[in-house]
Amino acid sequence: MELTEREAALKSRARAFAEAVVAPRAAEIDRTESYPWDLVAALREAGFLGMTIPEALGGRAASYFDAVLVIEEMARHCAVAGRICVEANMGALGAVMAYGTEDQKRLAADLVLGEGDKPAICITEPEAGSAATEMRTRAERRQGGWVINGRKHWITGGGVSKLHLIFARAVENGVEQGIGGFIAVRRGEGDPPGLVIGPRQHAMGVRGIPETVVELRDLFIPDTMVLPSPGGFRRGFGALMDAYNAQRVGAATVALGIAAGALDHAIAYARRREQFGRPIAEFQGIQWMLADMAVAVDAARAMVHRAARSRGPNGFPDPVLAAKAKILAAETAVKVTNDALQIWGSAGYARDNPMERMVRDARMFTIAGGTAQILRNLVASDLLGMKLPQTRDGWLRVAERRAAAE
Ligand SMILES: CC(C)(COP(=O)(O)OP(=O)(O)OC[C@H]1O[C@@H](n2cnc3c(N)ncnc32)[C@H](O)[C@@H]1OP(=O)(O)O)[C@@H](O)C(=O)NCCC(=O)NCCSC(=O)CCS(=O)O
Ligand SMILES: Cc1cc2nc3c(=O)[nH]c(=O)nc-3n(C[C@H](O)[C@H](O)[C@H](O)COP(=O)(O)OP(=O)(O)OC[C@H]3O[C@@H](n4cnc5c(N)ncnc54)[C@H](O)[C@@H]3O)c2cc1C
Repeated sequence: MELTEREAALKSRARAFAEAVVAPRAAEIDRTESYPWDLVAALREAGFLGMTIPEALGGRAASYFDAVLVIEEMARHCAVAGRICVEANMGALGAVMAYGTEDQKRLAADLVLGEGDKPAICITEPEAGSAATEMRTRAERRQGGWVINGRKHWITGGGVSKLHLIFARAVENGVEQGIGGFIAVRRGEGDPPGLVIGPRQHAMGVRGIPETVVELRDLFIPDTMVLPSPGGFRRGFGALMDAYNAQRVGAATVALGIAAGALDHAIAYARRREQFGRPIAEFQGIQWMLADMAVAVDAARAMVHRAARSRGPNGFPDPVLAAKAKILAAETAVKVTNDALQIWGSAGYARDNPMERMVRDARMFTIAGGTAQILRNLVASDLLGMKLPQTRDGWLRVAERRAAAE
């Protein structure tokens, strides 16, 4: 897909920034496992955080496609920088920009554009991963707001993010209303009371962003901080997932960037490494590996671009295209980074080599943001034109509903 002149200019500005500012920091961020506040400041200064925020709120009104162009360039060198750009342009931020009140949008815009915040999206729980709709976190109606109790885990940015979009079951007078999004802004330990950052979950890759448990202990959310998604709580989860499709495209782009970066390293090494008195690039076994890697990366990029440019029924990227893009990009990243490491031989296996980091970084994308299996369910459901319930009694309930309708 051709880029317009403006898009090509944005991509090359992002590339120059990534080469000069991001690449030199990547290894150190991984080694120290610490959140790169210096990079956050530089990314914010360069206008790459909050670029999708409307101009009226201080952003650039950039499209998700624009964001994708930037994210790939960052992730080519550093997956952490790529993921920060995803969460500061998509995910929770996208949901607030689409559904939020004017005050909520202003708050989110000020946090991201002014403070370089990377919002956190709090969906997953220890007993509700793929089966996210089985979450147990409850928001109980109280005077003037809601009180949330529950435990989330694997929350990206736990302890560094300020804005938290918390998914919880809304319960009023003991009756469940559906799943909603509740906004909390963390200013530090104990602020607000009840938003407790739990233990860090030490991860295999993308180590510069903390993944943590987030405990919600009688966290009070005023009515003004409930995200008023269309359809109310009854359609709350679906509406939040509509917005979440953008983050799936973002995650696919980080995977794509890692794969593209690994391919660059593999080509460079194949040209300079000599064995048997000749560059290893002269061996057909290596040439065909490189060719297959390039085919896979180009295919993933085409799919990611198609998804990023798409518009589903509710204005966000199309759910099926987002799922297809993430499946392909994530699996491509796993394969291509491993093949790139293979081309580097023992040097690639060394810890002070970027290949080892890229293999680890690539691994998360078939898991986080909807596993490759769950996303295949979504694609299959679309192909077959059937809802595909995954619970044991799911088909029975479908049959009962059909019988009742006849
Ligand atoms: C959706 C699932 C949780 C399966 O659960 P259910 O079988 O109970 O749900 P469904 O009936 O299929 O869906 C409920 C509701 O949501 C709508 N929906 C579902 N998926 C989408 C979508 N992609 N886009 C738009 N709408 C969607 C569906 O139509 C229903 O709507 P109505 O109620 O009928 O109106 C499960 O399939 C699933 O997706 N699990 C993965 C959970 C997940 O992605 N978690 C991500 C956590 S955040 C994260 O990992 C961040 C990492 S990174 O930075 O990316
Ligand atoms: C690095 C990282 C960052 C993350 N960041 C966040 C975040 O910021 N916010 C957040 O809310 N969550 C986050 N998550 C959590 C992530 O969304 C979940 O890990 C993911 O949804 C899968 O849930 P699970 O790990 O509990 O796996 P499970 O759901 O327990 O799945 C285990 C295995 O069973 C398979 N499986 C499950 N159900 C089915 C089915 N119906 N059909 C076929 N196979 C199935 C899965 O594909 C998987 O292979 C993150 C995870 C990681 C690893």
